[in-house]
Amino acid sequence: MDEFRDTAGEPVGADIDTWVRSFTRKESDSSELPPHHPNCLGCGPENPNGHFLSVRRDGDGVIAHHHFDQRHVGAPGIAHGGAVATVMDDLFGFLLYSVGELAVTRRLELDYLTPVLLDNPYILRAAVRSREGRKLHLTSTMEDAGGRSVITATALFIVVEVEHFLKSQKNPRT
Ligand SMILES: CCCCCCCC/C=C\CCCCCCCC(=O)SCCNC(=O)CCNC(=O)[C@H](O)C(C)(C)COP(=O)(O)OP(=O)(O)OC[C@H]1O[C@@H](n2cnc3c(N)ncnc32)[C@H](O)[C@@H]1OP(=O)(O)O
Repeated sequence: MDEFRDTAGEPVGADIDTWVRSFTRKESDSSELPPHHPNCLGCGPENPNGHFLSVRRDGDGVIAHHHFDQRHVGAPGIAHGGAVATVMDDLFGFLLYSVGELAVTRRLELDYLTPVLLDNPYILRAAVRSREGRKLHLTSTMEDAGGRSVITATALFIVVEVEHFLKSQKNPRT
């Protein structure tokens, strides 16, 4: 394999390769699904600025119980819309353990139906609505403890090969 380097000129190819190849299709059970990466902004347990999203299988989809905190504030007492989008995007990323293939977000669309309040418990669910070739059409909801829908989201994920991530390392941002 070619040796890939990051923006600091350090070789990263082997790390990225190991990371991508660590993903395997997870069989259906209710156990917690593994984070995408220890430092993932959505679910990484080692990212102090992240959301620590914890996700389980739920039938054909996934489910998470989550609350936003002061780090995610937009207007006082209300979660920033971008923070909410981060969490919904990351939740979609957990469906890939069922799909069994690597994919990335091409389009993400949210309807903010009511404000998402800080320190309030929410239930998040996501599922694959349909697949056409490489296109995965995904859908999700966030409900409050009373079962009211506060967010609905849809996404288009595109299935990619391992090389997608390797190429990204080969062409660092300028
Ligand atoms: C065993 C496996 C288990 C897996 C387990 C977990 C795996 C975890 C994997 C990864 C961890 C990530 C952690 C998750 C976090 C949340 C997800 C993220 O944050 S992802 C980062 C943000 N997203 C990007 O960085 C993408 C940037 N975009 C791209 O790289 C390209 O645009 C890409 C690869 C998405 C597509 O590029 P093209 O050149 O390959 O494909 P083209 O031809 O442009 O589009 C493909 C098809 O989609 C349609 N399409 C494109 N946009 C569309 C749209 N808006 N609406 C409808 N169709 C659209 C097109 O018409 C085309 O369709 P036609 O093949 O011709 O039928």
